[in-house]
Amino acid sequence: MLLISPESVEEALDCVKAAEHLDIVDVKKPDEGSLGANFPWVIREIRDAVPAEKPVSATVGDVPYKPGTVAQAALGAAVSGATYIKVGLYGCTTPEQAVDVMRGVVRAVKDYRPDALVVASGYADAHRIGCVSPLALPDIAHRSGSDAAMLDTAIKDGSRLFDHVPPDVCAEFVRLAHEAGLLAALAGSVKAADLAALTRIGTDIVGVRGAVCEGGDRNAGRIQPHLVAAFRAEMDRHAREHAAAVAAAS
Ligand SMILES: O=C[C@H](O)COP(=O)(O)O
Repeated sequence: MLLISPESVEEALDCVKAAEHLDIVDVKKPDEGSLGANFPWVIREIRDAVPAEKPVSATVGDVPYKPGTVAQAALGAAVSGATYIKVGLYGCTTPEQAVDVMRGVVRAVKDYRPDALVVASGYADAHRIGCVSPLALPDIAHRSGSDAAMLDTAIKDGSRLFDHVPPDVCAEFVRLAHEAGLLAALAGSVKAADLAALTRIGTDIVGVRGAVCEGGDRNAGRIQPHLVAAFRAEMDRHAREHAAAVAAAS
């Protein structure tokens, strides 16, 4: 699945123009961090603008180790219409802290909306910010009752997912997530050139912003529908080639 992250209602409308090429519209506020949370009314407006069959995701923020605060924020995202609730475990330094936070989120969200999906997100560049390590995420997601484990990059300085977590380690991340019955989501300045590896390792959700913005610039550029379409075409091409290679080998 392709997840695209607009930062405003205007950009979400650009996503709507490319709706056939994407699977999830992910609301965030990049100027508040990699998984910065947007206002409830922005989530609501985007939910209203996006075709009903396309799920809307919302990030709850690069959160501190404050389980009550985060659970309440997650409920806010769900009440605002998001059905994928993403939490960036920025302030959690141990898996136990992360499980604590995610358990609160799972309860808050699922008591309100049992079919919503909760995404526990860590950071590929965790070593730069001192939070839980990437390969701990599948177990954190599993133990907390979350639905998906995700990695993004915390510091958007041009370094990419594979600069911090090479493809073979991402493959292990996906394997651990699948073994636990979770979706595996990967992001972090992902470019079309990364899609072959992401497809090969069985990534369920690829999250992008910069790659589909004007000039590849996630901050100054705006999401371009034709870039979303082109990115999707590349994803589909790799999926076809991978399926053919698997069939040929069996
Ligand atoms: O969830 C996906 C992120 O928005 C990825 O953004 P990025 O591709 O600019 O790193």
